[in-house]
Amino acid sequence: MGTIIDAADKVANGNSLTEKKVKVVFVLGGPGSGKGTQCANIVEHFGYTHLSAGDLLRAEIKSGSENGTMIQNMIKEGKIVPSEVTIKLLQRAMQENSNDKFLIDGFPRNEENRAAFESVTGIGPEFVLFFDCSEEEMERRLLSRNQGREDDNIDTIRKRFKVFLESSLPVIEYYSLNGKVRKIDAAKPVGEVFEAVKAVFTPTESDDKAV
Ligand SMILES: Nc1ncnc2c1ncn2[C@@H]1O[C@H](COP(=O)(O)OP(=O)(O)O)[C@@H](O)[C@H]1O
Ligand SMILES: Nc1ccn([C@@H]2O[C@H](COP(=O)(O)OP(=O)(O)O)[C@@H](O)[C@H]2O)c(=O)n1
Ligand SMILES: [Mg+2]
Repeated sequence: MGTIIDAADKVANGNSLTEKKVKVVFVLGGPGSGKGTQCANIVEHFGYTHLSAGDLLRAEIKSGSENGTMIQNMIKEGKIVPSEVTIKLLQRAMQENSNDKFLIDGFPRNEENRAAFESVTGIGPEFVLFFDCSEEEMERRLLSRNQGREDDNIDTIRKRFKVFLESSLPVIEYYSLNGKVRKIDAAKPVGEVFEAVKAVFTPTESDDKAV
């Protein structure tokens, strides 16, 4: 890694990935809140590249990587994989893509994820999209997701909800204190949720004046 360039670039821009300036939006919310579904809509309308931390970890298992078994066991238990592993996958995906706007879905999921990403990449989010949904509704959705995921069973779902409350919500609270959180009512039908999402991504007149 070009650490000198990295460090100088971080100091100069405060928001960069090696020599490339990138814009990042974190997409957070409980399991089944609709992050992946809405990210697909955002990609189509606003030209972002979607990076799902969970999808990257599942691809890593499939690729037969040396970390595969560890990742698979952690996902089955609903636990959060060490940041080092997930950040490497996210960094590689951003470096390999020529786009400069990324939706990072399902990351950061705990304080360790958040702090490590900021210190390793020097990137802070433009804002954080938070999909707010009741556990009852998320459970219903996960049990009928039908993607053959090993973690979409009631035992693992309960563990994931506990991890979300204990480890992920504090990250959302952290960004909330910094005025970065855009909270969306995610219990509504997909189209209505996307209307609220669109409003967040559409620049307003006051934004234009601020520039
Ligand atoms: N607003 C919604 N209303 C009803 N079902 C939804 C909604 N958004 C997503 N779903 C469905 O719920 C399941 C979980 O959605 P997904 O986008 O995978 O959530 P996440 O990535 O947050 O776990 C999927 O089967 C999806 O089709
Ligand atoms: N930052 C992350 C994201 C996901 N994961 C793991 O991957 C699992 C599935 O994440 P996901 O984002 O695909 O799940 P959903 O919230 O989309 O249902 C999590 O329960 C964790 O075990 C992780 O360890 N660290
Ligand atoms: Mg998802």
